[in-house]
Amino acid sequence: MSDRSPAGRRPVDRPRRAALEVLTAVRVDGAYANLVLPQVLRKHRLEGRDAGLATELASGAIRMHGLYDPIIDACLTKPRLQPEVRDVLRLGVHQLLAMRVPDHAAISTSVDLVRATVGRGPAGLVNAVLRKVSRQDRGTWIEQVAPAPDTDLRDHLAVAESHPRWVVDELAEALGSDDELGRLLAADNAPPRVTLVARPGLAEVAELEAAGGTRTSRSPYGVVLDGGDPGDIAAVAEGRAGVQDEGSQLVALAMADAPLAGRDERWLDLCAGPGGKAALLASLAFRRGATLVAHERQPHRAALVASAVRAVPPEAVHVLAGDGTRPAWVPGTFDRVLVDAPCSGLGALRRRPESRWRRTPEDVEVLVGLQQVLLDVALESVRPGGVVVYATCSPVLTETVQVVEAVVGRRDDVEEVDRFQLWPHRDGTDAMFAATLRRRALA
Ligand SMILES: C[S@@+](CC[C@H](N)C(=O)[O-])C[C@H]1O[C@@H](n2cnc3c(N)ncnc32)[C@H](O)[C@@H]1O
Repeated sequence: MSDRSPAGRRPVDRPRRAALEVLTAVRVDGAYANLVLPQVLRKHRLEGRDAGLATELASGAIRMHGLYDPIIDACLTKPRLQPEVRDVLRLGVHQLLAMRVPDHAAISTSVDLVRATVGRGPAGLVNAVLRKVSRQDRGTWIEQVAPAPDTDLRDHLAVAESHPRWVVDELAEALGSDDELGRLLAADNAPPRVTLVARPGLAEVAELEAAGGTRTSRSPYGVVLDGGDPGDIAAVAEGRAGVQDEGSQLVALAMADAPLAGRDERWLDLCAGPGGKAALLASLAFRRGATLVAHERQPHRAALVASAVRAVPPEAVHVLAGDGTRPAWVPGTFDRVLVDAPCSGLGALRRRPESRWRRTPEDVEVLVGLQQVLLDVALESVRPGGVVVYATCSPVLTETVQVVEAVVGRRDDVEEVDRFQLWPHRDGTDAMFAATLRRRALA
């Protein structure tokens, strides 16, 4: 499992080379790690344990560089460092402080890697820095490079748990206190286990359990996979089941199961791409004799929705590409509406290693305006007496309760009937928010 290094004598192993390619694509091309990883793994023909190693190296080094960079900087004698060399060092520090790689292996493979990819020049520096890092454990390094927790807990956690400080503040405000903040941020740094959904009427939960999984505690359709590639499971390959966080299943169920008086035939998923919730809703709609319109602004994401719902009988689901701020249907058309709004995604940091470093407070400001418009459109789209679920994969208050309160506050025909906020450290799910609103029936 190794390539000859052109500039050095020793071979470079392919998982580490692959991990470095992911870091480079994320840093230089603005790639998303979860999209580029499968391509790089295929290119290097990595499977099984080697694919797992490359994934852990790349994800861990990207996610944790808020801690690793101050450690690297504390070991430098000159402040300047080429970005390519820093990437190799981040991978090395992750192996030394977060993985069970022996020190000598972490150091020598990093030296080989920098020789093969950057050149011989920085090999000595990589060796010296990683030797210094290896002399202390992670806890001692955190004490050395992070502000003391009793001076400012949030400053401390921003470094120790590697989150931008503004994100720490937003998450703390959403939690309502700093008591659980450390546990939440640590949960953001643990890769989530793969959760499947058995789409009702198309697959049985028992079928997924038989593939090696355990039922989820809250969604009746969820199974946590013990290991392996979900694509190898027939029900997943055929679209009768899918990969879906339990929190997302609970959001879809909040929409499908909200008590409703009167007609219950027309359902709308206003922002459906890539289609995870739409597929669960469409299978439920089919069983109940209803029809789902799965609506999405971006045509290529609408195509992903069509693929996600491919196992649902076509009479139960229509995929529609369009802008939800300019609806193509008359007001009051639907009985149930889900608006799973475009959001900062700060509730799904476990899945997207680079996203905490990409998002800015300004992004949130821009999104809030769109979220309010989409919620208003959803409320206009539902008949009097119908229900709307507003959801985000963000717990940030300006995107969640404040959107709901702003929109409900300027209307006299809507009441909020339910609300929940899930958390990775409490619920084992992404930090999904959902509020169920009912449009008052006409007097
Ligand atoms: C959070 S994602 C939805 C996730 C989806 N419900 C699922 O479970 O797979 C938000 C989606 O809204 C779409 N979107 C953004 N602006 C929109 C608009 N004006 N109208 C409709 N969809 C929009 C985005 O392209 C994105 O696919």
